[in-house]
Amino acid sequence: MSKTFSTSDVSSHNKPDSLYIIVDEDVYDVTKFQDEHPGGKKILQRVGGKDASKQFWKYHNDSILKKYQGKLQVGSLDSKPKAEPAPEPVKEEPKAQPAPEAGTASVEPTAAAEEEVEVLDQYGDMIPFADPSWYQTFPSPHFNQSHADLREEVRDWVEEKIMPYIDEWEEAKRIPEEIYKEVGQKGWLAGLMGAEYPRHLVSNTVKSVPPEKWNQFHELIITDELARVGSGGFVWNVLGGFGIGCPPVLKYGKKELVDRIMPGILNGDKRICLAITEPDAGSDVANLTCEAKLSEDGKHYIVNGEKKWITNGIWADYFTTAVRTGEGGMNGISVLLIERSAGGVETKRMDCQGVWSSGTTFVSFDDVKVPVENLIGKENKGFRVIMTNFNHERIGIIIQATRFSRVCYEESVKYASKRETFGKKLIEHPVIRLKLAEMARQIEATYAWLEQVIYQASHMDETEAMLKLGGPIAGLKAQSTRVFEFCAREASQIFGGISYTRGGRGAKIERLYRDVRAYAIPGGSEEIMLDLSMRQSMRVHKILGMKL
Ligand code: HEM
Repeated sequence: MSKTFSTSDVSSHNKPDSLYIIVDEDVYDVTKFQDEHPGGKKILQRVGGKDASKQFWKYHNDSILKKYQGKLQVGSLDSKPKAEPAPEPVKEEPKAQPAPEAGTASVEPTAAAEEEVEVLDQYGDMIPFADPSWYQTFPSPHFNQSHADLREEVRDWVEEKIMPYIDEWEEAKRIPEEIYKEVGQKGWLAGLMGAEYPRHLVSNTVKSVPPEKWNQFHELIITDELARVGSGGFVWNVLGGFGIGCPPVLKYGKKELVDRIMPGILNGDKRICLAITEPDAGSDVANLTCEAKLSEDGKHYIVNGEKKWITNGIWADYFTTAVRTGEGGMNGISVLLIERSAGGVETKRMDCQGVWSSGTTFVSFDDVKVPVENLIGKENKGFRVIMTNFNHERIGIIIQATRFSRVCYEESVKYASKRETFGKKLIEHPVIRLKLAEMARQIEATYAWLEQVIYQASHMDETEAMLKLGGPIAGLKAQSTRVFEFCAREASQIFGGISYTRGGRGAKIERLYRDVRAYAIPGGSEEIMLDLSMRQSMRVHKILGMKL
């Protein structure tokens, strides 16, 4: 692979029986590949022996190059600069600061401000608004070097292990099992509990952040960076069932149960999901009918009923399940941890519009025997367990939807900066810049509200957060999914036909467009969220002394 070629060496490989091309000063042997090239062999033969960088970047993204590099690259051009050995560390020169535009006020930061805020090195592609501003040298009170290190840890893994394969996995409607295991082994799953890092329950902790430094902004980074893949199916496959099914068990389960099952789940060996929604009870949780009756000897609950749209259900070993143990309405609901190994649990994959690789499932329980020790929280007090869990679940949805909006925006900026129409790059048309600006302003406003809510949640106990943040988080959930829907639509208009077909350059946009409803409906539909945001906030502010 390390062979060096001159351009005239390469130019002699210009026939179908020996076909080389150059992309970014690297040389690729596409002789065997030409027959399987999805864009056809003729197009490759036309650039045989030549520099095809411009044509390559017109039709592909960098994950394609990464995926095929190992297989097809045979060397590099002699003109390509050799990789330099790592330079000796040098004393940091102060960074050049952009000068203010004429006519704007420039305020020097005070000494106190300098002390409080750690400005981190720039990171990522530096496209404005395509990453949160703290990635791009803007100060933030919430993030420090440990967050930057975690960001790099997750992003490197995503770029190498996920991005190049995601289109195939989505079409196959599953993610290889070892990917989920890896997320557990890296200690990331254990960091997603909306609580202190459960060090005592895991064998490995996160490489870049010691457990005692863990906070909810680290949790934000894991979900945000995984969502850069641009696939709700992927994020839900690795975090979906776990992120909502596990916290109730950890927070309200009996110690023996937690000690027995939690290490296997957090280390990625076993899977768990949350089973609340039923064919007849979606957002209206208080009316669920799946029934659990105590056995005569008082040692077991016998569970019968159905659950629908259960993320990860087909692969789950454990089901954190809402059941009816008492009277109708919210005061007769309990939560049970149901183990598949008990028997009587049947799971069937459901075909859905979006999030294909997440394993949306129809679950039936037929006389399943559940030990009373598996009761999560108190009998008939499950509604509270479910409600406290909702804040955490919704924050997860908001993080994902907001990053998906950024992905739509980022892909659009990149595409619009390359594609030419009517003699100009797309981005040079004001009508396209207007679309990008509309996306960016909504993304940034949503992310700022998200940071605020995460900060507040991490400074309140669970009951205070349930009461005071229930309203704002519901409103923000609706905000984030509406922005996502808007960005998916606008990106699709910018990409045109190539985001209407599956695969290729528009793959992320086509997929995310299909995933929108999976964010706008579950976890509380937009309509219920907006109504709740007002009802709950009015109730809380009445207690806080609201004057009308
Ligand atoms: C290392 C060399 C190349 C590799 C590994 C490669 C790989 C691929 C792959 C995997 C696709 C499927 C679409 C996707 O998943 O994004 C594709 C599509 C395509 N490729 Fe290539 N390609 C190479 C070089 C080229 C070159 C040099 C050209 C143009 C001269 C080209 C033109 C196309 C076209 C037109 C499509 C169809 C795009 C669409 O459907 O929108 N490819 N290629």
